[in-house]
This record gives sequence, structure tokens and C-alpha cells, in this order.
Amino acid sequence: MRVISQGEIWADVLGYVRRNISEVEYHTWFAPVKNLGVQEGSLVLGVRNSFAQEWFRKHYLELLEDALRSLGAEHPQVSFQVLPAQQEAMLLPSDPPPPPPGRPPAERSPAAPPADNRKSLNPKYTFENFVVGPNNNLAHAAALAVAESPGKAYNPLFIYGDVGLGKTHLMHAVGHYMAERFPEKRIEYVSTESFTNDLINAIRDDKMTQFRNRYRSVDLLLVDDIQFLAGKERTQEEFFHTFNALYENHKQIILSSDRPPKDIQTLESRLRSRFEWGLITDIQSPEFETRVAILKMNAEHNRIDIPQDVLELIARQVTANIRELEGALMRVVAFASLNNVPFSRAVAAKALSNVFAPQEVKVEMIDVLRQVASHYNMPPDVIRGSGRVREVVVPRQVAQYLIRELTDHSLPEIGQFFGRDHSTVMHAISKVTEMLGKDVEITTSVNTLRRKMQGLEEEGLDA
Ligand SMILES: Nc1ncnc2c1ncn2[C@@H]1O[C@H](COP(=O)(O)OP(=O)(O)OP(=O)(O)O)[C@@H](O)[C@H]1O
Repeated sequence: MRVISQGEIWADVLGYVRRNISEVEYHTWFAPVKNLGVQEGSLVLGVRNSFAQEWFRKHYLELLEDALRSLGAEHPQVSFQVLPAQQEAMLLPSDPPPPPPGRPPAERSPAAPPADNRKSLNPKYTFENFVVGPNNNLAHAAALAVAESPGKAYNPLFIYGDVGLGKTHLMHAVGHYMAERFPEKRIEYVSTESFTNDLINAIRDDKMTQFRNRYRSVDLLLVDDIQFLAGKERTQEEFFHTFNALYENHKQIILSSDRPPKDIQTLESRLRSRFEWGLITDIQSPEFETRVAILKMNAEHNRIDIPQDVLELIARQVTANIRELEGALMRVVAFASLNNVPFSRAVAAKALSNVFAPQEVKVEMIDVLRQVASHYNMPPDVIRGSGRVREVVVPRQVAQYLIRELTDHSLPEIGQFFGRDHSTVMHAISKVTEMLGKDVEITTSVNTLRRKMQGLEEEGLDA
């Protein structure tokens, strides 16, 4: 693939973008972007992680295309690539990763596309990415058993549960598992809706033979939301025959539904009884620990460094639906990025307050420490550590001063938090008090930090 370096184009695109969005947005999202040149007519941009990639696709694709149009491109094309891990370091937007030292874009290509028999599967939905908890361990064990002995363990496997609890994920996981071990096997994932539409089209276009070949020649058939068969007589009829053909040939069938077969109204009894031939297993809502584990895995996958207490706050807020749980995490990440603040419980509560019932979150010592650390661009542990150079001592004193001002903690408690005694804290506070109004840097820092902390507490920021 020929790669043309197009530094000038990128500079012009950035100029255009900058004129059309706010400075905060520009610095948050566009400053860390790497121009990877133009490849086959498409401007390729390197972004820090898959979250940023998704964000760009959703929010800035049109703007970028407009920018290219303004430069004369008739059919502007923009694509995004996630930069290799060591360059991502999403952490905080105020702390962008160092620029990549001129590696050729070819090396940054994402992993090779999945094998063809996985084309109907979501690459994210694997067993490795599935957090097992008391709510889903039976369904998980059954899925694993089926993956190991397709057509033999339980056929069909029927998984039911409320929306967004991982039914589709588990089905796809079986597909991936099988595809890896048996690359020649045919795997088909389909929603009941698509199955119905395919059938309608096949009837209309007189292509029933192709339709039957497609669904009856697979080794693994995954059908989502089978409750939608209810009331569709012709589809039930066709599905009945598909089911029989596969079953008789010992091909594995996995079905998902929002309710058990016996509760699906207007389902032909011959289908209902077939759905009950194998194993019926359910997935319940995850409990707190599982929700935290899911959030943690998600954050790690997206290489987002987010403290445990913040994840716990999110997990307390969203209890029933894992899709919403993931959405809440992304909302918090976007909110913190756009407002250029470090992750804290107060930030998370604010980010979620528009969607969920607001949670009362008091500012804690750790929140102030993180905020100060982010402001001075150094790790919180260094500020709490034993370093005595001015670069560390000033942030430490500022942190102690602000904690005293913004929280209800006593001097000994603050001392303990910093591994020091209360007289050291008292000294720090009087030192900062003395410098306020005299030392420009300290005064500005204290005021900025105070405003940020109070802004989050009282006025709120809009995502
Ligand atoms: N145990 C889990 N571990 C990790 N991620 C999970 C888990 N369960 C669900 N998820 C994630 O939650 C999201 C929703 O899951 P999924 O789409 O499988 O739900 P579903 O039960 O099929 O919902 P629906 O009924 O709406 O089709 C997905 O992004 C999935 O990866």
C-alpha cells in the first residue's frame, strides 16, 4: 500500500476543525491525534484507544469530511486506527502520550480480520471477555460445555434473561471458541428478526432453496431473541424444519430469549417442546462485585486508568443492565475528558446525574489529592511520598491546605493520609496561607483547583 505523507493537508484540516469547535474540545480530542497520512484516498488518523475511535466516528467524522471538502476533496474519506498500546496512555487528556517516533503506518494496522466463519460474530464477545459471577455461572458453564462438545452436550442450549445481561455475548463466545478450534465449521448467528426478514425475502424472490441451504448447512446456529417467533406462523413453520434438519445431523443450536419457552405465548407446542429438549438456563442481573469486575475489565480493555472507588460508584448507580453499565462508564470517561478533570467520585456522580438519580458525593481527601496531582502533572503517590524538593513540597502543601478547606477532616486525619503528623499539616496550611496573594503561581493554583472542586460540587459542568 502506498503511503503519501500529507502534513500540509493535516495542518489545514486541523485549522478548519479548530475554527469550528471549542478550544476545550480541540485540545481534548484533536491535539493527541496522529496523522498517519493518506492511504488509498482515505485520511488515516491514529487515536489513543478504541473509545476515542468510537467517539471520533460518532462526533467528528462529518466535521473532518467537511474539512476535507473545504480543501477540495470530492469524496472525502477519513478512517481511524488505534495506536499501539505504549503510545495510547489515555489516562488523562491533559497528559497526552508522546508522539510516535515516525513508525510507518503499516505497522499500526489493526490485527488481521477474523476468519470468515466468524463474520457474523462480534469480536469483543469472547469467553475471555466474559466476567463470570453468581448471576451467570450456570449459563456460562453450559455455554462452555456446548463449545467443547458441540451437538453433544446440550442441544439446543436455551439461554434466557432480561435485556442487556450477556445472552448474545455468550452465544458469540461459543461461536468464537468453535471457530478457533474448527476453522472449517460453518457458524451462523442471526436474530429472529433477520431470520424472519430473510424468509420473507426468500419467499418474495423465489429463493427458498438458497434460504434452506444457508440455514440447514451450518454446524452451529445461534438465534437471538427467539421470543419474536411468537405469532409468526410461517416463520415458526420454517424454523421448525430448520431446527429438525440441524438437530438430526447433530448440529448445535443455541437460542436466546427474554423468557423461558413455556412463557412464550402463541408458540407452536411442537417448537416449545423442542426448545425444552436440551438445557434451559438463565442469566440474572449481576450483583455489585460482578458489576465492578465488568467495569474494570472494560476500562482495562480501553486502556483507561480509572480508580476503583470511581468504578464502584458507577456500579452502585447502574444495577440492572450491563449495556447501560458500560454506557455509564463511557459517559464518565467522556465527561472527565471534555472537562479536563481527573476521575473522581464527584466527577462520576456529576457525569451520571443527568441520566440517573443524582448521588450525594462529598469531596474526599483522595479526590483533592488526585485533582492536585493532575494539576501539577505528577502521580498522587509522589505527592504523598517523602520527596523534599520544592516541586513536590509545594503541591503537597497545596493539597493539604485544600483538603482542610474542602473536607471535614481533622488535622490528624489529614496527617495520617499523608503519612505525617498533624503539626506538619498545620505548618503546610500556614505556609500556603502566607503565600496566598504573594506568590502568583501558588495563588493561581489554589484558586484554579478550588474552583474546579467547587464547580463539580455546586454549579456542575455539562458534558
Ligand atoms: N458477564 C459479562 N462480562 C462482560 N461483559 C458483559 C457480560 N455480560 C454482558 N456483557 C456486555 O454487556 C453488553 C450487553 O450484552 P448482550 O448484548 O450480550 O446482552 P443481551 O442479554 O443479549 O441483551 P438483549 O436482550 O438486549 O439482546 C455487551 O456489551 C456485553 O459484552
